[in-house]
Amino acid sequence: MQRVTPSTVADLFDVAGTRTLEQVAAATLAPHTLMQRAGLAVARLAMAIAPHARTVWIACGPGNNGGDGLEAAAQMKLRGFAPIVTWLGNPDRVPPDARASLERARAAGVAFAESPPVAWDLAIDALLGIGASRAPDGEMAEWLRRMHGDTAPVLSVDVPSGLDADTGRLALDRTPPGNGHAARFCLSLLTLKPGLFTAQGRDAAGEVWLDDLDCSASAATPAAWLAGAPPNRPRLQSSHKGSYGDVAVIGGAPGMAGAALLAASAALHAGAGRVFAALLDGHAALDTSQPELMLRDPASLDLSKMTAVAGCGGGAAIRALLPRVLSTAQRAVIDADALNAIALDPALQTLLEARGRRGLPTVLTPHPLEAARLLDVGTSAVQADRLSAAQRLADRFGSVVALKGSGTVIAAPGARPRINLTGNARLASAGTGDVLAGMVGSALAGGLPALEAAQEAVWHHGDLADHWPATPLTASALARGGR
Ligand SMILES: NC(=O)C1=CN([C@@H]2O[C@H](COP(=O)(O)OP(=O)(O)OC[C@H]3O[C@@H](n4cnc5c(N)ncnc54)[C@H](O)[C@@H]3O)[C@@H](O)[C@H]2O)[C@@H](O)CC1
Ligand SMILES: Nc1ncnc2c1ncn2[C@@H]1O[C@H](COP(=O)(O)OP(=O)(O)O)[C@@H](O)[C@H]1O
Ligand SMILES: [K+]
Repeated sequence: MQRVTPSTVADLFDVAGTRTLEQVAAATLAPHTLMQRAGLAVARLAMAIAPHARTVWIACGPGNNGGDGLEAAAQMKLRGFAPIVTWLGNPDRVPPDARASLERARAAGVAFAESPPVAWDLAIDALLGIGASRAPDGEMAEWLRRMHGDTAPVLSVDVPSGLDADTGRLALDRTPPGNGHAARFCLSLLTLKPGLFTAQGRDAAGEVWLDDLDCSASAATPAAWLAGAPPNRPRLQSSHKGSYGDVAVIGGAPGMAGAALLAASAALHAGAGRVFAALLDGHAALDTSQPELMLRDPASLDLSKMTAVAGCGGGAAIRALLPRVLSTAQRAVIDADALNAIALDPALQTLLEARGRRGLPTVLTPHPLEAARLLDVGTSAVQADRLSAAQRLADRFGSVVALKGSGTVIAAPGARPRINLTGNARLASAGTGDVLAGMVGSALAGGLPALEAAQEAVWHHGDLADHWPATPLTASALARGGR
């Protein structure tokens, strides 16, 4: 059993891939073996989470996810715990593996109840797994609300019930009205699923563990992966500022100079050799706290040897500069208003596509609304399947895409998408996206390929937030690397 952390490197399998692996494994094993392994793993993690639990409520659903819960109940009972099972199954329609576990739970003397206990020290959600076919309702929804509204920890078996394992979309009526005090754990079985790590998945799952049930994952193709921490990149003693490239931040229309200066500051502190701030507001004052930044007229820059970071605070004015950026920048990060301008203008879309065909490294850093505009869909459609939205954008524009938000998805043409696990809701504050754009620009300017540049910058950006001291997180301090 393995705990997943932001540094974990692991393949993610969607429901179809997981089903394939389950069938391949089951074909070589004695009947019910997988469920017995799954139930034992659940029991072990449950006992580790709440070693002194007096009451353990195990809510079991009608299928094999419920079977895992029944098996865990039997295992816990045999080890001196007192699980109380509420089971929504029908004895006439229970699948064979779950039936075997039902019988083992009964034989072990597990207590079955019609309704949840009045209080519990640990709740185990074994209601629905990867077989969920609709949103939980009725008694099942009510039980989920109760367990998530309580202060006792919740352990979800395989996936939190009602969470789409492929996309991280949570069925609406499962959202608990609770006070949010419950610590959440999820033991993913056989495989890790992408939905645990993006969209609403991270909140729903909490701390994720994997038990592969001693099965190989070689018979299926992963849908995505967790790329873990980037390597250390020590600087050569003989390097000089030219080794780390030039970044030109083009943005900061009147009233929005701050966004461009944040990106420029972030690029500087992330290690770019030289950083030029090409502000669209010709009257913006020099940032005297950052004398290393060089102010330039955007028109004066030769972008053919530079990394352009375009769009931060760009307003409508960025549009006029984009043809030059897209056609001439050696490397480019396209953010914020530059993305909005491209979404509105087919000619700019053509130029961006052409950049991709020419193999010029380009990273797009949309948040979900910007991605929705580029794809001409609503934000909810993007959030409903973040992996596919990021991949579609990457394929369409021949660019690397970092679709921001909880569980940032990084996609590139012809590559399997990655999900980044650093970062937290402290980043939900104005300007942190500008900082990310500057960090990506610095990584590109230092010579990393676009995919690595995006992934490493996203990782570091989130990692800074994860190790932030007990002071408010501001974008300007984030740009300075937390200093
Ligand atoms: N078969 C096995 O040996 C193994 C099964 N595993 C477990 O089995 C799970 C998959 O089992 P299933 O395919 O039976 O699927 P689930 O147990 O996830 O759910 C399917 C059952 O729930 C019903 N259902 C679906 N949505 C519902 C809703 N909203 N409200 C009420 N009922 C609903 C279905 O009609 C069906 O009876 C995995 O997630 C995992 O927990 C793992 O233990 C691996 C081994
Ligand atoms: N809840 C969250 N969990 C993890 N990262 C988050 C969360 N909310 C925001 N972020 C990150 O913060 C940054 C915000 O970017 P963006 O939406 O462009 O903000 P802004 O336009 O204010 O700079 C992105 O990197 C995003 O991934
Ligand atoms: K579950």
